[in-house]
Amino acid sequence: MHITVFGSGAWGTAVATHMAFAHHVVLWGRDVQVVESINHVNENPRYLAGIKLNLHLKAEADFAEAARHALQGPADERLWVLGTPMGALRATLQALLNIVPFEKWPPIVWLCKGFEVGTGLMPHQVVEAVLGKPHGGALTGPSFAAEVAKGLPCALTAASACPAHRAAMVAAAHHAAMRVYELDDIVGAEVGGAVKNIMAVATGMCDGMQLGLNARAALITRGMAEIKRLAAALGAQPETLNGLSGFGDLILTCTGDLSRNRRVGLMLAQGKSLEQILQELGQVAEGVKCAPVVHELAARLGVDMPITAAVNATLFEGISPGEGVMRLLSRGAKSEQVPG
Ligand SMILES: NC(=O)C1=CN([C@@H]2O[C@H](COP(=O)(O)OP(=O)(O)OC[C@H]3O[C@@H](n4cnc5c(N)ncnc54)[C@H](O)[C@@H]3O)[C@@H](O)[C@H]2O)C=CC1
Ligand SMILES: O=C(CO)COP(=O)(O)O
Repeated sequence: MHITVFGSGAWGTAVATHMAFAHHVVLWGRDVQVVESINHVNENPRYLAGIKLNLHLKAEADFAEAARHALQGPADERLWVLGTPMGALRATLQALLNIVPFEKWPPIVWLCKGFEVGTGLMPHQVVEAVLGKPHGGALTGPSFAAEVAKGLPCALTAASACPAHRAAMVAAAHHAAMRVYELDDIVGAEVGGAVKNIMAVATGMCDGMQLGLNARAALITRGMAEIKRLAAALGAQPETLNGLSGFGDLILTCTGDLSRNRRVGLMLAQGKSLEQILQELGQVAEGVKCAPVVHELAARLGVDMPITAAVNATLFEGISPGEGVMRLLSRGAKSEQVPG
């Protein structure tokens, strides 16, 4: 296949280096130093320092030139992978539309996890809003970029309502140490991928405050209940949340110290300000952007999401992590029903 990956952050670079083992891949990055470093020393020092990338991976700073690379392949062997954060999805789609008319587009895959700030839309809804019709799908699931870039095993979900686009994602990514499972429930896959980031912030706070392993297990389990309630309200298939994009990514991100979202929670527990934390992190933590959007969406849909509310209040309403915990513990008793 001929594949262009847009976005040379941690995850775009990791996916590109993996795909380059089986396909002709060009990685577009707006940071010229990163592009030169990938081309000259096979490294992305800004986002994946110390990891040697695939020698066949080519980086490109010219957006239109990079986009055209994928269009050079046979018609049914082309793919665009959108590897920028949620906040850049709409602009990236628009930039592509400005240079290639939609009739000539290959299937697309997006890697971002979140809800759009301002609209509350899921990624596939942003795509539909920009293009006027559904197109492509999400490659999602438990996958720390650094591990994928090193070629360690992982299993992902290729979620799309379109069988041909699911097949394109599998053809692009199912090789070497990566297994890719098809899924037709894009809503379930995207809700799981977005809301687990908020739960990872919560679990980071819990662990940072040394509240114990019991508290962590309770938080993750009740976090899953929240995710399932929101997913059901948005029309997901409940069983999707038991899979890689739900349960799998929730476990990984809540417990793995490679998670930027978990690290946000750990640093909040140390009493650092959000500004200081984001500066230290130097990479995207989608849970921070997503928490107020999901909090508002839950209120609008009448979905009870107390952990999300506590995380949001800790991030943006000036309460301490300890007060957030007290808010959760002081709620009245209720039954343990979990959808699906
Ligand atoms: N890092 C990981 O392990 C994984 C990340 N993801 C998701 O992938 C998405 C991207 O994450 P990362 O690559 O880790 O973030 P990152 O912080 O490592 O890199 C973000 C990249 O996007 C670029 N960017 C930001 N705004 C842009 C814009 N307006 N136009 C063009 N480029 C822009 C930045 O220059 C940078 O290269 C996020 O939604 C994240 O949740 C999903 C799975 C794994
Ligand atoms: O989505 C991820 C793993 O699947 C990455 O999580 P973080 O963004 O918290 O690092």
